[in-house]
Amino acid sequence: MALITTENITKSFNGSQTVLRDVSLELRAGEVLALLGKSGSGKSTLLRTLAGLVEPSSGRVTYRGRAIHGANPGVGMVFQNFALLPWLTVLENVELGLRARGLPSQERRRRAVEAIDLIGLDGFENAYPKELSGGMRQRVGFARALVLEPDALLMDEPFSALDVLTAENLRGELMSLWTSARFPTKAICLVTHNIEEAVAMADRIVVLADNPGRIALELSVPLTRPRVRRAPAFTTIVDQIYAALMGQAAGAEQDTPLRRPLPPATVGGLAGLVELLGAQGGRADLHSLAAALSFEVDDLLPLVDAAALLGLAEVAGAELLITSAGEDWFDADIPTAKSVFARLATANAPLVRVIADALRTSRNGRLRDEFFLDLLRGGFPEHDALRQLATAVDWGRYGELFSFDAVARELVLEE
Ligand SMILES: Nc1ncnc2c1ncn2[C@@H]1O[C@H](COP(=O)(O)OP(=O)(O)OP(=O)(O)O)[C@@H](O)[C@H]1O
Repeated sequence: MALITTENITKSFNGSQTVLRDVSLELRAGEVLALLGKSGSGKSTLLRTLAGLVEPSSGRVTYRGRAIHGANPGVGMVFQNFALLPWLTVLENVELGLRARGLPSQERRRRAVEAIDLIGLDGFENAYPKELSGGMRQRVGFARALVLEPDALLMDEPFSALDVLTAENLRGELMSLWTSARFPTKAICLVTHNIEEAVAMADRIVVLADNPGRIALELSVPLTRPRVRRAPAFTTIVDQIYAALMGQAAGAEQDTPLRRPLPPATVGGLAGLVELLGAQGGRADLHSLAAALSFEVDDLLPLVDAAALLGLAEVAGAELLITSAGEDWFDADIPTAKSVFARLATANAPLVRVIADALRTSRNGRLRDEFFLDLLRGGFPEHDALRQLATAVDWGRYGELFSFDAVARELVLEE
């Protein structure tokens, strides 16, 4: 049974950039659903839409078949940064949601103590958040959501602020509670950028593509619990998702700075990646590459996307292969490497090409950064526009195509 649905929802903030386009999704009773995607693909926005905290620009959201306007009464939320009130004790933090529902104080206390026990915080009722470790704080976050006994538990990167061991421990405990009869909610929806976390926890994974956020892939995870990360069936699913996420980069068709944004990778990061690939004989499994670097997928993807966009490497399934251009760059002396990079960036990175062309046709080979930022603001929010320009300047400067005069705030053509 569908508990919460979104029907063809689209969302743009302030009428500008489209963050979600035509997303239809169901959260069903009995399932753990993971929303997976790169940073900025709209995962949090989609989750907040399910919670009724964000109103879609078009389309509708229903809870048990009824359209919702405003906060969804059937959900409890857990946030990445715990979102606890520091001046309240654990017990008071957990009771807070019940207070809003107008429950009598004895009933509030009974239910809060029960939720605190369930999540393993027994004995910490009177502690303040600052006295607790990160893992314990997030347990309070869980207790505060579960005490409401909501139909659905919505979690926005709940483990990503915790260290690796604490996160793994809490994930394991949450999943064993979920499979026990004691768990008070009927469904879980988890936002994550961590592929292994999604495969470890979810029954169904929806992968979002970015620019604008839309559903790129949906797959079910037919593995029994508890799940073993090293099992071949587990890694096969992880690899499948890696390949799908990488495929998105290769699929970008239109060649303009707004349609084909530059992945936020520095030349230094690219050189590191290509060097590592070279050292591994020119090909590497993305899954083990991420593991070898102790990277999360979010950290690795911009580098891989940038290497693929520039033509330094190719993604084939879940593998990254160095191209002959990548080898030329890697093997060359510095001046040759710079000119190889300049050629690749001009051919394959639309923003770099547009800047170089504009500077060539300008009166004195100089143009104010505001000129390019204005163009970029037509397609990106401020932060992303700045990041696009910074990436282009980094690439253009290394390739000796143009530089940036920070005093005059002008881009300057290199001769
Ligand atoms: N309230 C808002 N006002 C304007 N833009 C917003 C707002 N909330 C989100 N955005 C924009 O929407 C896009 C998607 O953001 P969202 O947080 O949903 O993505 P995400 O996939 O969860 O990313 P991350 O993993 O980095 O949190 C981003 O470009 C972000 O800048």
